[in-house]
Amino acid sequence: MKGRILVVDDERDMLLLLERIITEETDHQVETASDPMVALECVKAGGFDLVITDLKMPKMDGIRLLEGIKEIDPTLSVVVMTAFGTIETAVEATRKGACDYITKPFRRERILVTIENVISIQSITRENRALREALGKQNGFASLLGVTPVMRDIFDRIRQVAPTQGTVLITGPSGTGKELVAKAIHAHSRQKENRFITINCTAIPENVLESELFGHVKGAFTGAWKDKRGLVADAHGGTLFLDEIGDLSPILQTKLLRLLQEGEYRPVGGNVTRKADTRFISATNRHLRKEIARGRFREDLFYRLNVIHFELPSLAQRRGDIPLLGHHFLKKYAGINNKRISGIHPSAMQRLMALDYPGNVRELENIIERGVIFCRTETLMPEDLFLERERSQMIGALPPSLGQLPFKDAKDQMVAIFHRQYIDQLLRDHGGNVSRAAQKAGIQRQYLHRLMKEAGIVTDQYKGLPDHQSAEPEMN
Ligand SMILES: Nc1ncnc2c1ncn2[C@@H]1O[C@H](COP(=O)(O)OP(=O)(O)OP(=O)(O)O)[C@@H](O)[C@H]1O
Repeated sequence: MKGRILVVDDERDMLLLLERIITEETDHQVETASDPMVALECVKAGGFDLVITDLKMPKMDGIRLLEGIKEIDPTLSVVVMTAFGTIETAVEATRKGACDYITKPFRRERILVTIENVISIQSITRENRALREALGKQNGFASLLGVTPVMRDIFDRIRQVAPTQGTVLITGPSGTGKELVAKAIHAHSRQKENRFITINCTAIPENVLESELFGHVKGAFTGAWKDKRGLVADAHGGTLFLDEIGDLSPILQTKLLRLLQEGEYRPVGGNVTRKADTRFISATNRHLRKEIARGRFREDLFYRLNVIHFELPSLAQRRGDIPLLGHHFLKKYAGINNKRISGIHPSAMQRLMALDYPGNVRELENIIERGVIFCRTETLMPEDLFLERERSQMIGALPPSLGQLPFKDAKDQMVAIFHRQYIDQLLRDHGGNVSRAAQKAGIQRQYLHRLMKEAGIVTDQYKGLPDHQSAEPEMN
């Protein structure tokens, strides 16, 4: 980013030297002032991204100038220069809002690195402010947020599609907000007063899923003591959201196809056909065309489901949403944990902007939640984020801030950390093979999937790692 810098020093040689360094080595624009009063006038006129000022000047010392600048524009970054041996004054300046200090004589590289850091942080901070303002103007999509063009396009399409009865298929990687989009469609639909019912096709075993969906009659199977309404009946007049549709078994795919084609279904064990009046929205992180090619998903069902298609991009493809989402989660978890944290430090934001996020928005949310828990100041700092994979640092040592929580909350936090670390190690050891990992851990595959989802872990993170236990192909 190209910035505009104001250099203030009563020594002309220093002004000339800094002006030359900045013009020769960077793309930034530079202006100089040898008089602090003139400098204040320049700041009032606006348009600067950074002020570099000496601390010792005859007409007004740098601290006073700094205070004056902050009164005019509290968001403007100021770097102070100080002679060797007067570090205390520099420290006082940082307390008063200077973002960095440089001791004279300085090395060319030192000043250049400082300038680049400050200007890029300044640009992120400004962007955040703009995003927060945009957030204030958000448009009835409750907690579904985004300001990038691709998300704006999704909001527009939700508004178009919601009032119709069209069946919707939402695809995209795990944690990108597919369920939130489904809820937003329902919330803007004509049937919004009626129920929105979610059914997770992976979490429920096949034999149970059928009766969950369609209901059953008394005596249909052992344990069916009385008639039971299914979720299709519960969602009458509303929306039925079929999550993880790509995992639906072949038998249920056929039954669901009938429901979509005929608008009819039959409860398990029953011989009376019922009419369905439900809007169907389904979602999957699988590539359904590939599943069709592999013979695992019915093509005719795919076309029935895919009347209106939403493809959600990964978070890495819309990094511009990270500041907005980061602040949203900060507010949410500061509230839940009863903490006063007002912002994310620009350097922490810079780190967040640079991550890959295989677990997408869910992963960002987890990072911020953890950060809020460990944060001990009013600003979320880079070290609160535990980005260097928290594993090694956390085992053995109880994070100090846990001691401030009630026992149950502290225990829940530790359990969540344990889950994340355990699953991470388990999947690492099995090259991301969920079936094998679950077998090794002695838990159900579905349960492992659920734990992974809660921890924001996706198998893609482990693709390419060797499965130490077996050479068999992935089964999940
Ligand atoms: N655009 C967004 N704005 C705000 N929060 C979001 C957004 N996208 C996702 N989230 C949050 O991220 C988490 C995951 O979202 P969601 O469950 O909708 O993703 P998903 O794509 O359905 O995931 P999966 O495929 O694993 O079921 C939720 O806590 C959700 O609130």
